[in-house]
Amino acid sequence: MEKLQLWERFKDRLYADAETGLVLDTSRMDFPAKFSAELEPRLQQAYAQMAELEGGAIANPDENRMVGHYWLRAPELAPTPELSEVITGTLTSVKAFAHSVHNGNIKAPDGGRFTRLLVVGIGGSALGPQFVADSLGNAGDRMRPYFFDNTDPDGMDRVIAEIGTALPQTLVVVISKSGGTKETRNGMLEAQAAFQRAGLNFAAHAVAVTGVDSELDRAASQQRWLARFPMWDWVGGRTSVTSAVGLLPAALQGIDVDRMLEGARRCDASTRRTATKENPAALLALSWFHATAGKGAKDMVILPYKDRLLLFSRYLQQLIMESLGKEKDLDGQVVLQGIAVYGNKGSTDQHAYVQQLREGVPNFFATFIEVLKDRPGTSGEVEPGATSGDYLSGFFQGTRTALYESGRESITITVPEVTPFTVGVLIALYERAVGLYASLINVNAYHQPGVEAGKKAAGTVLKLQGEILELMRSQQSRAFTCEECALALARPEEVETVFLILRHLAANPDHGVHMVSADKPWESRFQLRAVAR
Ligand SMILES: O=P(O)(O)OC[C@H]1O[C@](O)(CO)[C@@H](O)[C@@H]1O
Repeated sequence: MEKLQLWERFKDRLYADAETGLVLDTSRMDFPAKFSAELEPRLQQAYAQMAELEGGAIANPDENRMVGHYWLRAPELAPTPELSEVITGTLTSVKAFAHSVHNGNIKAPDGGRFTRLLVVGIGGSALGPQFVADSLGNAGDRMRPYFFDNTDPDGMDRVIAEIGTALPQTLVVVISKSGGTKETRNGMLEAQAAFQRAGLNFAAHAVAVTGVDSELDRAASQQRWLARFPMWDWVGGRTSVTSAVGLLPAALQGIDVDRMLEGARRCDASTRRTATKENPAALLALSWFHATAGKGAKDMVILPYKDRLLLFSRYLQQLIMESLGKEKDLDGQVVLQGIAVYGNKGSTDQHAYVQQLREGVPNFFATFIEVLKDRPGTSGEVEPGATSGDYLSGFFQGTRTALYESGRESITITVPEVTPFTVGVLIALYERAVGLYASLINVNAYHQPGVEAGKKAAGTVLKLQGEILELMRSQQSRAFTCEECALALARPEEVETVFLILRHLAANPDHGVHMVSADKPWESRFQLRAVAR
């Protein structure tokens, strides 16, 4: 398509909203006009389903739950006054707690201010807080955030080492909606151990964000932690960043959570419109349906040309793939749905995988995120007439053109700058787009059955490890091969898992398992020796 024709399509399709500052350009998505017309009836159905969802319908039928993340920034929409009140009340208590920490009314046990924040969580209980912290963080923040977002001992050691001598001034926020996620439980126990080693009373540094009466909630209450904030079953983990999950860490860091909520609220108003051309989330969903043929035929590459938005793709991986990546649709048909999401930031990624995007397998569509403001204040020139920000914009525009010229489609989202307001807008935009797209492909966007399978499989491995150690303790003089061990446990079919468990045990001192290597790894012998604790 000639440039001037593209310019006409750019103008014809452009979505621009002064209320949210959001501009959405789908001119590089090659769907014909009739495509929108054909999809319109299904989009109208999606709008109707979304209205029911916001009205308190059981929009997550597999778990028999409502879906209420939009109420978090519009409590008046909640289906009962009680829910409105609990939403408003929690926001008030989040802000009050953060204020008390900042002004010293809530102090570290040594009498000093809390200056460090260690968030312990995983999935939606970490990704949202991490994206908000990184996109809006600055050197002068009230508290410096750190994260335990995995059950990796070395990873946690590195964080504790980074916190260093500031551990006495560290507030720990343990986040788990279910209150039972093992990685988060492990992170909490590791943090407790680190505080204990430092002679600190963990409970006097600890706050919980979790479901009322969950395992974590009960532990925090019994151990008399500093505070507990509620999560509710009608807020999913991947859509919880505008609940206390995201708001508490952000408020403690010193981020204006009211502006974040206002951005989300205003975006929600725009994505409630049933005129597709006026609804940016619908335009995204329509573009995704076109690009992926409504069945994930192409991947979604997220390319923000802004360092602050680096973690947005990781956040969107959970929001989009945990919502849309489903085996069955709402009618129980096997559909194997989803859209793969990846990306980091431009122009950096141009020196990594953009080569393949430009010339290689055309199995994706790109989403550029353009931020107009280069930096607070002014920039010096890097050459006559050009600043580094000019280059960043030039690389974005050049990559968009280069991809389109080689038949690769793209969407461009433009915001004025990265602020709490625009972060709220971007989060709300994608939450709604996922919901509308899920309606188009008839899947439940609000449950995650596949993850349970992984959790169960991990439980099986740990149980088998316990049986192996018990066997080795009962025959300490014996050195087992993995096959002998599996046979002795009457689990010959599990020999490979036994091998993987033994190899990991022998690589660490904790259980006293030693390996005598053989040429062939599976012929190595494993024996228990006394553990020097
Ligand atoms: O907040 P929780 O209950 O610890 O769950 C953490 C994450 O694990 C999941 O349940 C499964 O990945 C996510 O949906 C959730 O964000």
